[in-house]
Amino acid sequence: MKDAITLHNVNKAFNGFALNNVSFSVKKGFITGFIGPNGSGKTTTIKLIMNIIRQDSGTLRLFGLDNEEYSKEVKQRIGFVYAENHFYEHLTVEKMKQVIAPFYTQWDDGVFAYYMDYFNLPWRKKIKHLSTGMVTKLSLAMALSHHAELIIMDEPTSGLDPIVRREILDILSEVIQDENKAIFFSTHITTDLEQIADYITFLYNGEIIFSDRKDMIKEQYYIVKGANELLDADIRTMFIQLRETSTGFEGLTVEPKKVRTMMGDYVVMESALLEDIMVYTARKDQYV
Ligand SMILES: Nc1ncnc2c1ncn2[C@@H]1O[C@H](COP(=O)(O)OP(=O)(O)OP(=O)(O)O)[C@@H](O)[C@H]1O
Repeated sequence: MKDAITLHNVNKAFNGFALNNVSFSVKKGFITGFIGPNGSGKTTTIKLIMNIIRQDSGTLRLFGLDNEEYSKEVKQRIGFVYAENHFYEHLTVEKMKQVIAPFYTQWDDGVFAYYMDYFNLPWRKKIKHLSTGMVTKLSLAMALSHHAELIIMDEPTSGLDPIVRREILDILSEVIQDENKAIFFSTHITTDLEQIADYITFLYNGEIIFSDRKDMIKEQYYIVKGANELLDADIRTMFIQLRETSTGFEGLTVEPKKVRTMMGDYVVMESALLEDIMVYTARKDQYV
């Protein structure tokens, strides 16, 4: 079983929002980035995976096991990192560890001490006196201390300075060297994913736009820039979305070869950033 997470045609409706036939998988041995604009359903998807809420229909498996039927067993194998503080504020870090450790059969005090040291975290400080970065690091240290095979993180790097963010990304890159582990990581900071993700899952308006290897996406999505005069009706059909200004156009295409054949050296083409893909996809919807 190579998949840590498998969703197949998962649906979940709230009043005014729905996840619609969501299918994707998260592979062992890789970091999968989970992106999408605000309100696209990322947290809802993560809550479904964590069995905090239930899907209306569809199947959701963790390590090949049904997430409802084997809920207890799979929770032992997952390390969950939240953006916000979910610890008891009045406890010290040490006391908090003593509360959490017994929940996990594979808890390892040695590993926890290693990460406390690595992240330079204070054992005796109360949780309420920790900075945002310290709370995130503590949350990650806890997640890594019970030999979790799957690390799930909901916007872990939001609100962190570049130095702490880099520390967290470095640890994730180190953790994923173990090819039995998987990391699934939602974020708005797409530059973090440009650096460390192997796979990208893009959710938009409750639907999966793509879930693929980052290098495949990079080969497929291109930003094209050129003069407005080049745009005629045929050329326009090759773009997902175009932005035209008095100085020229910029557009997103998934047909880079065709664009090159038809427009030759009159245009500049570069592999799209994840942010470009998100922004252009959202813009397209605004204009239809
Ligand atoms: N319990 C709920 N009841 C009703 N609507 C909900 C509930 N939970 C989430 N929603 C709605 O579902 C939609 C998706 O929310 P969700 O938090 O999953 O998005 P997100 O992609 O994580 O957004 P963000 O990037 O802003 O965190 C939103 O419109 C939200 O208001």
